[in-house]
Amino acid sequence: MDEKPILGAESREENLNFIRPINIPSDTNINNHSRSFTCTSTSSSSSSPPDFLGKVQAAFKRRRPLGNMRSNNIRPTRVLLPQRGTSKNSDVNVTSEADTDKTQGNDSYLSQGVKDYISQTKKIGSITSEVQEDASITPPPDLGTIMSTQEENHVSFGIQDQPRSAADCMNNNSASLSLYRSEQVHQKKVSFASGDTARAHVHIDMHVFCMELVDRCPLQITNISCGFLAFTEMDWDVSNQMEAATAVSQDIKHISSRSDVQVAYMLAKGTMGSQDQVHPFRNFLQSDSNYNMTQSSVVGSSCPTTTLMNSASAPIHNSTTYCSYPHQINSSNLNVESLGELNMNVQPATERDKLPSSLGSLNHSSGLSADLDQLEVALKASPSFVDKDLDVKGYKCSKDQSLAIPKDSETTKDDLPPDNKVNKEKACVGDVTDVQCQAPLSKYQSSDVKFGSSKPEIQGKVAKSKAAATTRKKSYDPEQFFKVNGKLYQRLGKIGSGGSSEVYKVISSDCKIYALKRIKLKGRDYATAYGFCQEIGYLNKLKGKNHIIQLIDYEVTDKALLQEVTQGYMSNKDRKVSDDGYVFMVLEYGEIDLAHMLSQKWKELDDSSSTIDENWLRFYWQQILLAVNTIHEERIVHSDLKPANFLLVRGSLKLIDFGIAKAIMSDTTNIQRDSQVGTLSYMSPEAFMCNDTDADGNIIKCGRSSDIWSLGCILYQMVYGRTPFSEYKTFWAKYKVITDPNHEIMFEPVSNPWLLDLMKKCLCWNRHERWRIPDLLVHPFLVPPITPPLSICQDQSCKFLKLVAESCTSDQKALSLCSQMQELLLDPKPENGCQLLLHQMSSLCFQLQKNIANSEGD
Ligand SMILES: Nc1ncnc2c1ncn2[C@@H]1O[C@H](COP(=O)(O)OP(=O)(O)OP(=O)(O)O)[C@@H](O)[C@H]1O
Repeated sequence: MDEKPILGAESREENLNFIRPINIPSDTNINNHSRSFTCTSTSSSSSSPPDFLGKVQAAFKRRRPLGNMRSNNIRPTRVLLPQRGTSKNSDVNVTSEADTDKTQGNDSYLSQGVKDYISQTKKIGSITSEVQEDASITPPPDLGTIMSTQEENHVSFGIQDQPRSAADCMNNNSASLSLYRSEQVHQKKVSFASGDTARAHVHIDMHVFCMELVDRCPLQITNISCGFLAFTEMDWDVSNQMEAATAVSQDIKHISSRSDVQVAYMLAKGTMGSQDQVHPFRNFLQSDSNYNMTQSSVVGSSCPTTTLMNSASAPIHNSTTYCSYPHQINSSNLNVESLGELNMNVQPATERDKLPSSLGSLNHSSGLSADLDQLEVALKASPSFVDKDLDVKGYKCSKDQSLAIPKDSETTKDDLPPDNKVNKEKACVGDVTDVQCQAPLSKYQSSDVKFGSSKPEIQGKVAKSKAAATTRKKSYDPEQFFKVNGKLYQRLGKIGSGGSSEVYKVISSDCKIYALKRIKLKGRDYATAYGFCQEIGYLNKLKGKNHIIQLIDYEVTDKALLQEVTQGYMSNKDRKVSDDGYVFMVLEYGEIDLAHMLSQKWKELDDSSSTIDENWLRFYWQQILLAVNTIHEERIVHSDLKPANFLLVRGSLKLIDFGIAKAIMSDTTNIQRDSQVGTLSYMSPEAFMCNDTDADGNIIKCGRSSDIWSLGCILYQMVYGRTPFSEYKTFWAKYKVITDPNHEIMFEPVSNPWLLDLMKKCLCWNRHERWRIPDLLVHPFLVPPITPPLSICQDQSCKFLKLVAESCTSDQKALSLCSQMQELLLDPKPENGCQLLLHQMSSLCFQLQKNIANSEGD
């Protein structure tokens, strides 16, 4: 529907991932979802999450001393966690029933519902039975660790340097979940502390944490919640604890107030699966706040290396899970050249996908949505994931991959604890300066290793790996976020694209929705790039104007170019923009454009076989005129007016896309163009013939009147549902007919003659005859002449008849006619023979006129 400007823009894309209402698909078995985020058991009686949440919340509400519930209530929950010695031989750490029972003594503060829940979970077959043989995967020894590796976009099974209490964590504003498992410091083996009760308790811990979070960070909650909604609605899989926790903490509130199954679904949805986006999102949400996440435990002191459990080249949407593994870094096998082999460990896609999501679930076991079934599946699928002794032999370290300490993160080498430094240095053997070991994922994965990879394959993998490493080195995922002047905007979907630009729907850290236009400048010379940047200038000039889309922020990444744009002149036209040159424009977001509105309107009209509503037409036509009037008053010619460039923002149409707009020099009314520009169907004859000479030898120029022609085409399309030259399909056919002064545009009849007149006033071939906007704004179609009400007409007519009757008092016939006329005026009825009466009256008047003339002559 949307036609592109001939300069190469493409039409609006329909792939926008609008935030969807959170509907539970009809075919969705909520119980299944529930299963995924409760400690599912074969027992059907387990509490559904909303139930459970309600109970937990109720429990905590009841137990919570006013003002300060945390210190009393959080701590007991921690002891419920599997206690593991920090001994070196703690390979297997399974929470025993005895442990569980012991801990239950501390459950006194829990409601019966929670206890029920816990007891139900006991019945669940422990997945650890499969795990115990080798070792067990430790759920994040310190969830703070997991969260604090935010710049990595990974969930790291790191180990916290310093045990931290919940209070410490909170006081540090780390908001981390390091209230868990601080006792696991120095844990060397990857072990999975499990036991269903433990899991259940971890759930409970999570809720407590959530409540804690709500209490401690009340100001953050709105944002976090909003962000989380965005998360879930964007199909984000939130599996990280922090996000889950914060979101859950808020959503617990929602649940309590709304008892809304959808919320539960949202939570389930939001807390399953991929974790990659989570870290950046936390940063993102907090980027504008003072709520700084402490980057405390990127790598634990005793666990200098973060071992990549998943391929670095895994798709962004897959979680990449790190597992702290101290001794691996000491492997002498650091072989940068064999980087390609890193990816030999990549699991087959399905398995790879399973693993992270399971790990997500694993982490969720500490959160609301532990998906133990999923975990179990994953563990089965990747048995060696739980290898107690992940063999690093044969696995190589990437030169480019960081030691889970992104360069541009706030954590510098100097910030690291001494152990970290040491270990990092250890890692930097030879010319390897920034090393991350990739550990074998699993035996399963190992079996997939193709040792005979060809060189191109390896190179490809190296490139991918490098790209992934680059991504990780940024503190945000560039696939998911845009950074404009240091502010992060999370991508929600693509709205449209042009020849060189792409427009995305984004959400800012303060949860506002914007459109972000990204213009790629790579490879362009400065002259062209400068042209692109001019749109910024126009939008700046039009700031605060009602009918113009507002520019919120912008960034030109090529600073030399920006300087030239700012200065307003170009010193070096031939210079090429740097490779990563972009223009970012953060714009007010428009809900729908006029093109889409029109197509919807016409669909409705076609369905109902009615005609366009004139008032609808008037309203939007006036808005269009006001928008264009604004720029014309600012001496700007848009040159690409078309329905797609008018966006509906909070009920008003606003003009966008000043990409080819031109300023009118102060000494002229026209603009100078190097080439034809615009979108064919809306281009004026002079735009087609721009810079040609006319019959008088004058150079044909464009000006405001060219925009008026375009407006005429838009109005025509609003009235008839198609543009005036739509039947001419090719460029040349259009060119021929539009530039022909003798071509007559077809106007089908319309009920309001003023409407016809209006279209003709805009579509005059001769640009000098076209009306200007101030005139169009008062055209009778928009401002219809006022006809006096019938009563006034009747009054006047009666007075007139009285005068006539007085003039012919001696003529009985005339007097009778006057009285009949008066009756007709007061009660007009066609069956009263009004035609005949009118005729007789007209004759009488004629006769009276003659008499008057005669008497005057006498
Ligand atoms: N602020 C915005 N809010 C919502 N959507 C927008 C916004 N800006 C642009 N778009 C959408 O993106 C599309 C392309 O944007 P824009 O017109 O600015 O880019 P372009 O590259 O000049 O494309 P073209 O010239 O083909 O229209 C628009 O048609 C519109 O649908």
